[in-house]
Amino acid sequence: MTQAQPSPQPEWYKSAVFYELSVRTFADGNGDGKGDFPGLTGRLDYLRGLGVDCLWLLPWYPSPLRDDGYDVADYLGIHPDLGTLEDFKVFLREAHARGLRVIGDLVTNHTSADHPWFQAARRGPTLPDGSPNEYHDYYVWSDTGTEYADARIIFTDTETSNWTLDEACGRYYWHRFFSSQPDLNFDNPRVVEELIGALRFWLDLGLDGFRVDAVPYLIEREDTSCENLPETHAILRQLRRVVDGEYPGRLLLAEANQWPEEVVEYFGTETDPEFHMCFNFPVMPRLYMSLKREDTTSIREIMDRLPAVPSFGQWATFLRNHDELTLEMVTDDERAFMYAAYAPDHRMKINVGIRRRLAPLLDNDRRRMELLHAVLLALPGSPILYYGDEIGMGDNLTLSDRNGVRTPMQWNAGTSGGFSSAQPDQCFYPPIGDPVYGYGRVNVTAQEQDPGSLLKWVSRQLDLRRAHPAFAHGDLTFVDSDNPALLTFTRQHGDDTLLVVANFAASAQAANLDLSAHVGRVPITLAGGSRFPTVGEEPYPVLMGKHEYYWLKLTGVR
Ligand SMILES: OC[C@H]1O[C@H](O[C@H]2O[C@H](CO)[C@@H](O)[C@H](O)[C@H]2O)[C@H](O)[C@@H](O)[C@@H]1O
Ligand SMILES: [Ca+2]
Repeated sequence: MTQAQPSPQPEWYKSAVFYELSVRTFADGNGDGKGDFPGLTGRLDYLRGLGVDCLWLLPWYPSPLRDDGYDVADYLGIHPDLGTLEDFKVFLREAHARGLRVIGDLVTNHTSADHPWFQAARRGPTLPDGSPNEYHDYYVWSDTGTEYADARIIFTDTETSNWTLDEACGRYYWHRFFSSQPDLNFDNPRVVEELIGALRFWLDLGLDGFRVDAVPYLIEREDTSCENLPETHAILRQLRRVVDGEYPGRLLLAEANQWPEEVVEYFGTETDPEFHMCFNFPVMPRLYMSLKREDTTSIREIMDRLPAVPSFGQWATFLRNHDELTLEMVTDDERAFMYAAYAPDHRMKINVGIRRRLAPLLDNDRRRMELLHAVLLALPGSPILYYGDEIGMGDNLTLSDRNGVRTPMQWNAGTSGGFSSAQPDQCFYPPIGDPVYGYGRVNVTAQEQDPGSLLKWVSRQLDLRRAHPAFAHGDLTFVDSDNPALLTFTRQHGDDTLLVVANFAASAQAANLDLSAHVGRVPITLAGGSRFPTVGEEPYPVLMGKHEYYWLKLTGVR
């Protein structure tokens, strides 16, 4: 194998396509029914062939798994089911050898209640010998459990309060998520140092960065929502200074599920930076909403509402991830619409969102899957694909919490879909076996052999995206038209202008586009090179089939 080390460019993340996966459910190397690092290492050629640039691995740390690993019991270890630290090092070396970068998931806000810090903290502020218990102050405690009453509850289906009484300690501890995840006390500088120590540990091993989990919630203050506080930003800037000073070229990606005006603050400023990337949460539900409404106005409005970001900044865009399709960043009316449109079965709802995968959300409709991918890959931001969506995997509503969208990767039609040599009922989650989405029908091997498959289509789109840097770096300009079912925009980078036209309606649509800024230019399809009529002074007429899209290059004089 050629040694294709990742590109040395410091802003590599601006043109990267990311791929999110869980080691536990991707590939099992030792046949125990649980995915592991050796299994993942064995599938790196697939990921390289698909055409992604950076893997984002869900939490791999030792954990009691009460929140799929977001309940960390040791920041410096590997969960024994997933392999050893040596297995991790081999995996990272092999990924880098294939030109793939890897980021981890740093769960900053909280630990597992099983973490030794919390177990020590429960002994109270003072130890039996009268000395202070330094670990007590690693967490946020109260004698009454009444403080910070303005903070919302995030896991609304399971939690009734952000405080839980710890019987051993006789005090209440603060938790923004499950009660099994006590929040760390970021007013304690030792806690900040511990997290920075964890960051250094993995970056010293060569990791390319972190997605940083749940960053808005680090600090609590009375009479506030306890989200996005200035003191929280100050701590995050401290993390960034460590990365820039000691690990230039590594990435910090913020998971801040917030409105545009708040999320943009997580980039920091040119001179006092925070994150290189932030997820664009608000645009995601509007992609789905626009399909059902056959009206793309909300996409344009939310994109127009995104403030400018510092020169180093880049958005992260996505269609689905390991959580529910979150509906926190929509209005109450929009949320009601989304539930009615996409969650007809009550089991599909969880907390403030919908726990379904991409293909079932879109009725397994190939045209809609292509349309949303085509828009995702063309909008500003670095796209993040969720494992299995490239082959159209389904979900399992009988699994609890968000685990229905976390079933094993489907590699072939053999035992347990090629995920494991163990039988399906011995796997961590059972592989999907139903006739529509099951591994007998939906799997990598079958799609690799079919030039018309979704997998092959996704891979070709990634090739096209890579061949046209305007997708990664271009300025966005929406094109006016007389038909809101069409989302039309240009991406301009240097002399290159790309034109994207996407029909969100389930019927053929005609529209006239205002391309007056491009008179004299000839649109040419990126795939196939077909020439369209030259843009003239008059509105540019287009006819679009249902859920059809075009990726075009505007060539010729301006
Ligand atoms: O570690 C706790 C949780 O942190 C992330 O949560 C995010 O997802 C939530 C929905 O599941 C969302 O409501 C919240 O705003 C986010 O911070 C992580 O992605 C979760 O898997 C995890 O449970
Ligand atoms: Ca295993």
